[in-house]
Amino acid sequence: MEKEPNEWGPKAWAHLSAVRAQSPLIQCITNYVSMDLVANTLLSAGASPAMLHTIEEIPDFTPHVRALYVNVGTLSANWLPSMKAAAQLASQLGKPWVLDPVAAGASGFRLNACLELVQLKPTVIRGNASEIIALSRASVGPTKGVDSSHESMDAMEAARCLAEASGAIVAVSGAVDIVTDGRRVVGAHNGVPMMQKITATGCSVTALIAAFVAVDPLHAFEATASALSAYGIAGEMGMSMAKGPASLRMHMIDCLHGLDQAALLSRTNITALS
Ligand SMILES: Nc1ncnc2c1ncn2[C@@H]1O[C@H](COP(=O)(O)OP(=O)(O)OP(=O)(O)O)[C@@H](O)[C@H]1O
Ligand SMILES: Cc1ncsc1CCO
Ligand SMILES: [Mg+2]
Repeated sequence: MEKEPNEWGPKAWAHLSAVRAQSPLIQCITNYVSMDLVANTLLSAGASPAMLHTIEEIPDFTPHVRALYVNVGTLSANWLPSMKAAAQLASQLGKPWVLDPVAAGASGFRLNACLELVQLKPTVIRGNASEIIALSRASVGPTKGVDSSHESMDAMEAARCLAEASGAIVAVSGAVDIVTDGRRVVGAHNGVPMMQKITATGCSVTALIAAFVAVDPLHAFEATASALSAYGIAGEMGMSMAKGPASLRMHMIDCLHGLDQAALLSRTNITALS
């Protein structure tokens, strides 16, 4: 798609600069697979991650965070109460919180957990296409586990419906990252396909969304699109040095850390889809 100069590059730069300047504390209740990449992604962007998930600590700790990130990737019955308690407290305190509904359609337990979390008013929900379709239809279905069996564009209507029904900003990752508030829909066109070959890149971009929303909670739609673009650009720049997924993982962290204004202004590619 032809890239037009627009206001998105400066917006993305303003968000990344604010994260670097403020270093917002982000509480992450995330899956075992993703913990390392999520923490390193947040640190390389300038945010301050803390992987605290025990229910006993939530009343003391969650009130001090700038945003909460909840990811159900390795969900078990004893983690769900922590996720719900932290989400409920964040909502009560007016703090942004972001949900990653990993493999939402894989089982009834997982789907119900995600639906209960959605009831607690996440600011943003980011999933791959299959996850957003399962959540929007509230149905368990044939799924490839944590990977998507749909293209992001197939989930545009599901995303819009979920955003309308939940009041959250909904983002669908893929070749085109879709962001909607139920009315506006934009597509972020950065990134490279090899990002799918590194586990937890999706989890990490959701965490980055939490950091961007933390510094601009009143503009969660813009913060979400900006985070997806910045991460995609880090992937593009990293790809020029990578030999495969393992080195891309390393170069992406370096490129996010070094991302400058010129690169964001020239590469950010967000277009209206509605
Ligand atoms: N075909 C593609 N082209 C460009 N970028 C892509 C493509 N597919 C995914 N991405 C990017 O890769 C990142 C991860 O997206 P993906 O849809 O794979 O998440 P996910 O399935 O939730 O991953 P995980 O569960 O492993 O964390 C996003 O930043 C997305 O923009
Ligand atoms: C592979 C995997 N399994 C559960 S969570 C996770 C990380 C990517 O979502
Ligand atoms: Mg995922």
